[in-house]
Amino acid sequence: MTSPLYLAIDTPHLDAAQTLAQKVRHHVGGLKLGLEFFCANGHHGVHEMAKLGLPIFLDLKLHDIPNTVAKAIQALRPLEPAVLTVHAAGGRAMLEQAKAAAGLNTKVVAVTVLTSLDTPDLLDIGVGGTPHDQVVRLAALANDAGLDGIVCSGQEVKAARAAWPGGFFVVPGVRPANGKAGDQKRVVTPAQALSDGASILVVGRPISQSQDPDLAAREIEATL
Ligand SMILES: O=c1ccn([C@@H]2O[C@H](COP(=O)(O)O)[C@@H](O)[C@H]2O)c(=O)[nH]1
Repeated sequence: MTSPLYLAIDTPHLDAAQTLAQKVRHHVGGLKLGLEFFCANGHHGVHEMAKLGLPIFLDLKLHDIPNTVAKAIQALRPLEPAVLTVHAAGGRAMLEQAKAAAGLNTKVVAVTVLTSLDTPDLLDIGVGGTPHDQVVRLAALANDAGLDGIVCSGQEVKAARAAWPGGFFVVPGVRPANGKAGDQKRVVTPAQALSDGASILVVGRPISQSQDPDLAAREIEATL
């Protein structure tokens, strides 16, 4: 069975990204390439990482007017990512056009509330209520707009899955028990996120910053 664990590769260095991915490739189901990697390495870097034979998740969190996002996604189509992110806060028209612009084999998922934010952070940006309320609201919008799923924390995935049983739920901000949260504010363990309905789990630093990334990935895999 394919592992639900996706490794977040957050480095601007292609050689470091390749070395890390090589070490853990048998214990992860895919590679998530983020802004840091993409800004430094572009399409060439993605092609190089795809040579490892794992699905590529392009986490660019696109957020702009509908036309600009659609054109950006058209420009990304040759990369054939398995998963691509946009921000749900871009609104219905942007989400609809994002999905329409993507290739048929690309799941377009909407970031709801970043896992680094809590209730006071939301208030700072003019959003009243809890992250849970906002995730449920934006998940309904993403579903309505025809997206494949959402990105949310493990604290909301159960409610989101209940409201959208066929959705694809990406859960970052997962930490092994006693793992360092770092800048993540809404964390759960990988096993909890999976049993609550996550489709895939995104893990970065607990693996990439470990002395032995392969062992760290295997230990997480063993808890699932
Ligand atoms: O809400 C979100 C959306 C995306 N991310 C990304 O996931 C990884 C998490 O890395 P860790 O080192 O395991 O914290 C990172 O690439 C983020 O950009 C997220 O954390 N939260």
